[in-house]
Amino acid sequence: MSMIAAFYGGKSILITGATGFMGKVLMEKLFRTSPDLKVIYILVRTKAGQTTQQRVFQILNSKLFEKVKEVCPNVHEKIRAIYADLNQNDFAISKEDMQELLSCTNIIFHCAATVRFDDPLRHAVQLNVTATQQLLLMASQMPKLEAFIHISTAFSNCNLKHIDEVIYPCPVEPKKIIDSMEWLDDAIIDEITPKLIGDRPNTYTYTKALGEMVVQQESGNLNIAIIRPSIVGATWQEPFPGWVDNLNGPSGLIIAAGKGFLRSIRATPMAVADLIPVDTVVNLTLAVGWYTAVHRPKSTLIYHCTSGNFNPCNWGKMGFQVLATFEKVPFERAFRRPNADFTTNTITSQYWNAVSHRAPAIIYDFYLRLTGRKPRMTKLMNRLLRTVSMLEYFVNRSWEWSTYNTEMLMSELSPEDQRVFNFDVRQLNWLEYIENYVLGVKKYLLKEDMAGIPEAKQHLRRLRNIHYLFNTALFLIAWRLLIARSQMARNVWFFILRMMIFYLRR
Ligand SMILES: CCCCCCCCCCCCCCCCCCCCCC(=O)SCCNC(=O)CCNC(=O)[C@H](O)C(C)(C)COP(=O)(O)OP(=O)(O)OC[C@H]1O[C@@H](n2cnc3c(N)ncnc32)[C@H](O)[C@@H]1OP(=O)(O)O
Ligand SMILES: NC(=O)C1=CN([C@@H]2O[C@H](COP(=O)(O)OP(=O)(O)OC[C@H]3O[C@@H](n4cnc5c(N)ncnc54)[C@H](OP(=O)(O)O)[C@@H]3O)[C@@H](O)[C@H]2O)C=CC1
Repeated sequence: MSMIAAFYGGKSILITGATGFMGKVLMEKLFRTSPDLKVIYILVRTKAGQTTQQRVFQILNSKLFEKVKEVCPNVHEKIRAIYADLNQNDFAISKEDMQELLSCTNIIFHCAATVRFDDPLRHAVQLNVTATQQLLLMASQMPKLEAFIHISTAFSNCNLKHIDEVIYPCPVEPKKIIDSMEWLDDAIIDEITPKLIGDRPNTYTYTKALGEMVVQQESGNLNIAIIRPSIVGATWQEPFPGWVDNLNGPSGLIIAAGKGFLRSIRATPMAVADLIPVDTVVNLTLAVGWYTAVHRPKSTLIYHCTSGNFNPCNWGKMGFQVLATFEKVPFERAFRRPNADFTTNTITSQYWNAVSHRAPAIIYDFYLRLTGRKPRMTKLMNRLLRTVSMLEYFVNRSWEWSTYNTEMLMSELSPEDQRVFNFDVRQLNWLEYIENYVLGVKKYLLKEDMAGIPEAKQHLRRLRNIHYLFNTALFLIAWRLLIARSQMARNVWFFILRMMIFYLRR
């Protein structure tokens, strides 16, 4: 019997960010392994014209929850969606709902965040810092609370090369930052943002670091733990391999490369690709929830959920396997044949951006205009290049994260728990994982049918022929121009022709 699964039985659990990538997998696993849990409260806002109930309905009816419905048929009754907006005071939660949350909650998993790299500082602070502070205040009023688990990121201190399981202070206190956001206007905030974030690459990593400081400062008597995952990718094993539902991290770039838009990226092939499957993060999170509540460590423990020091894979190997998988399972209606490459040099990278990205987009837009359609490729390409430039920081560096706490926790688990809540990435086979990841992107993100693979392959063959034809035409034009101007070029040309005729006659 799994001790962790048994621990969550009968519990009332509060999850923020349950509609997000990680939140959904966390809910799924909880319901599947502890179907006898009492209730999961989720804080949900309305979005894209959908009510909170409609959003929950959509999640429960997705492929991800198919197994849950077999194990826990009354899952609908066990989810309590509470309308909340983490940008508002008291999260805009009604009095009755707040009362219920305060009096019943046993465990909190705080996953909500803005993960956009380019969010204005004010918004990133509101969600990643102020909302965390408010949630801690709520937690301090919960008499039955056993553990508060905060999800941070392994990159909150990406300005360092070696990162320990400790909270590193930021030069300006989070309280001062929160206060200043109240009276500074947007223009001034934009001006001081680069100075505040210092040697971090974006507002996301900076505000996640501030969020950790808030957790440390406001922890009071709470029983808290922080989890720092690295780059979270598709599921490894559970509930099935390859599930992914958003474009963050590598997923968007896999699509861009598979559709032939992305042909080159400035990345260091030997740098460690510290990817971690989302189900591994969720297993560790649930194990940490159990450990924190049952063993009540004296201080706030931080757990690095990373792969690099256990089972490293580099970007070169990952890129190679992604491309190899495109050969077997190509994406439909590709713009060009997938053939992406890594370059480490900024000048080469700019050259490829001009030749392999911008030029084909301009040519295609010209063709669209000629055929009376609206040009769109240049805009799309500019967006893609902007995204790539934001991710470049993370694919040109390697970090070392110490993992004493994570290893300690692994050794505390019973063999059954080590199996059910497996977070040992030493067992991960990267080649198999990446292949399933690409397949998952095709199935769950692009919603492409496997039956369309022969047609996709046929389309790629057509693209290859067009490519050869285009190159041959280009070569002939260039050569013709050269021949017209140089006697030497003419001599070489006739020599080659004579040789060809000679060999053909033999
Ligand atoms: C041999 C070569 C082989 C090559 C093979 C190639 C593949 C193999 C290896 C590749 C190396 C991987 C490196 C990963 C490193 C990750 C490091 C993460 C580290 C930190 C981890 C964390 O701790 S935290 C989670 C990460 N946090 C994000 O990762 C958010 C990023 N993101 C944004 O910060 C915003 O997204 C940003 C970008 C501002 C745009 O902002 P924006 O306003 O221009 O665009 P929007 O987001 O509004 O989206 C507008 C339209 O772009 C679509 N789209 C959005 N993202 C997209 C995306 N990534 N790729 C494509 N398309 C995307 C979207 O679907 C919309 O499409 P539509 O318009 O049709 O609806
Ligand atoms: N994905 C990754 O690679 C990594 C993620 N992390 C951390 O993991 C956690 C989860 O990330 P992930 O699931 O990928 O992120 P997602 O962007 O998929 O999910 C974010 C969640 O936060 C919710 N949220 C955002 N703003 C509000 C708001 N104002 N009110 C209520 N809810 C809100 C979103 O709700 P809605 O659906 O309404 O938008 C969504 O449920 C985050 O803390 C992130 O920092 C750490 C390392 C890597």
